[in-house]
Amino acid sequence: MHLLTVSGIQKWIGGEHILKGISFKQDRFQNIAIVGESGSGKSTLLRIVSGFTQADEGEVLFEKQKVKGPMEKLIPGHSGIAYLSQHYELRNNYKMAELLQYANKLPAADAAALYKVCRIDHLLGRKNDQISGGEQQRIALARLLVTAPRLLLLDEPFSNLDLINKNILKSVIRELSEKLKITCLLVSHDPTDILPWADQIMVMKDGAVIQKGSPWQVYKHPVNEYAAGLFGKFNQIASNGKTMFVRPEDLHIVTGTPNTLMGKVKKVHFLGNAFELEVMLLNELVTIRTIDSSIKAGDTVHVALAN
Ligand SMILES: Nc1ncnc2c1ncn2[C@@H]1O[C@H](COP(=O)(O)OP(=O)(O)OP(=O)(O)O)[C@@H](O)[C@H]1O
Repeated sequence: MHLLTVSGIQKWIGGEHILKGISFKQDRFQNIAIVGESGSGKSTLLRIVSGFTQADEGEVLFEKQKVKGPMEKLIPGHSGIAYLSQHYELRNNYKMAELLQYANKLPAADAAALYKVCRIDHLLGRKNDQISGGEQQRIALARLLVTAPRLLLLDEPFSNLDLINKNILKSVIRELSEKLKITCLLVSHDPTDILPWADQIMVMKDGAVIQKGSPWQVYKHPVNEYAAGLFGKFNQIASNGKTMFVRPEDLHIVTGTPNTLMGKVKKVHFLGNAFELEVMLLNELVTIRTIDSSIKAGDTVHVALAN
């Protein structure tokens, strides 16, 4: 049985067709990530799944039951689904422990375990103005999780976080399914946030899902230039009348083996853990990633396509 079944969702806002027939299914503990450019409809879709926005057509089933929208229900939302928006707010002048206790539906031991998973147990005695932005976000998350949801919808959870808080939140999200048995559906802009995490990625453009697949599929075999660009740099290489999207790390600098092309290195950029080369190859500038620190601008190199 699928945890979530979304069928034929359509949404118009102010005469604009915002969602154009979105359908997908999510199993329990399956990590699904939604990516897409700004304005492609990701947040609207999450809000419809959560029951906070009314779909014009289509249906959301959660644990086989229809998720009702605000026009069908007095108090919007679904008790089994938690939605952490980009714009969460914590009430002022309360200690964090009070905020959490107020929402809590869990036995004390489970709540304590959850505070540990969310890395907030040391913040419980503090007030709003005594915690950082990243900590506030984890409190807001814990406040949703103490209501014992089975599905958590996260809208751009990493967007305003520095690297340290981002890594903490990534660990928290990983532990949600393992330790707390909560399934996550996540919207993000950043490929590095979702490629290692997701079981399935849905790529959205202009209110439609244009590609669904494993992280490997969408990264290595994007359906078009737009999908390729969402996951970082790529080269377009024509081969047998078809356009291939080739990632910089899939072009290799080799020495003297057959089936290689000769190119001239134009620029070398240091990335920290690798170098990115701009190489003129068959009158096209291509990007190649390498760990070889000896290659310099002006060098002639042999390039092969990884199998
Ligand atoms: N309440 C609203 N009133 C008018 N237009 C809206 C409203 N909500 C969304 N839209 C429009 O619907 C489209 C989709 O918005 P949505 O926020 O779902 O996109 P998104 O992919 O989540 O974008 P972002 O990544 O920037 O958050 C946008 O063009 C937006 O301007």
